[in-house]
Amino acid sequence: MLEVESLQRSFGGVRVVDDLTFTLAAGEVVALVGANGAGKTTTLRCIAGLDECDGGAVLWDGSPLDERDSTTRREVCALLDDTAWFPDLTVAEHLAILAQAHGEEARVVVDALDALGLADLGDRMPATLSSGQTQRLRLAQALVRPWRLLALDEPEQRLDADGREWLGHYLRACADEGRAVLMASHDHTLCAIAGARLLDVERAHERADG
Ligand SMILES: Nc1ncnc2c1ncn2[C@@H]1O[C@H](COP(=O)(O)OP(=O)(O)OP(=O)(O)O)[C@@H](O)[C@H]1O
Repeated sequence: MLEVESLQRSFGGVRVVDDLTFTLAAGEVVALVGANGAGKTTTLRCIAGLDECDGGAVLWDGSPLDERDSTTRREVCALLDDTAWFPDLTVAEHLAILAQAHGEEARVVVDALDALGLADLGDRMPATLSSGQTQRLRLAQALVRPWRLLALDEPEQRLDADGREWLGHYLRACADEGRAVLMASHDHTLCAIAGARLLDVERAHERADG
């Protein structure tokens, strides 16, 4: 499904992603782990096409992943950066637009709000949400649109314990349906609940060197 081959990315001459190679198959959750600054976010951004890699390749179903391709945009859902919300659209309206753009029925919005504990907040403006509620809204985007690969950067951030537990089970259930999840995470409990295969981005390079 996803093949990452010898991915490299440097900033100012410092290589932060160093010959990273791994694959992600349908049914898998892979968690990129490692210390602060190890290169997890950079790796995700290069894979999602939000950042240019200096070398290597990212293949999606055997072809170079092109985030501009309409099929790829439908199949790959990357929730990496802090999302910018429209100031005059409600929580529910944001999700409805996304669902509509992907040809989904309106009821997926109600279901997503329910699942994320946001059912009473659909009429609120995103700017009025707490940080954890905002993170729940960010994650709700994955529930209202199709995807085969979901990329998440530390999705545990700002979630309470119930939210992290829900997320772990949700990711596991998605993988069990044959989808794939790639996330950066510092949360071992989340990784365990999601049944994630851990990939230490620094040691992956050491292993590759033998
Ligand atoms: N745009 C940039 N310009 C310069 N350096 C950058 C840039 N983006 C990231 N870096 C550097 O690259 C290194 C890897 O950063 P990255 O955000 O990928 O780490 P991370 O593993 O996700 O860390 P954390 O666990 O703290 O989120 C860091 O040293 C960071 O300062």
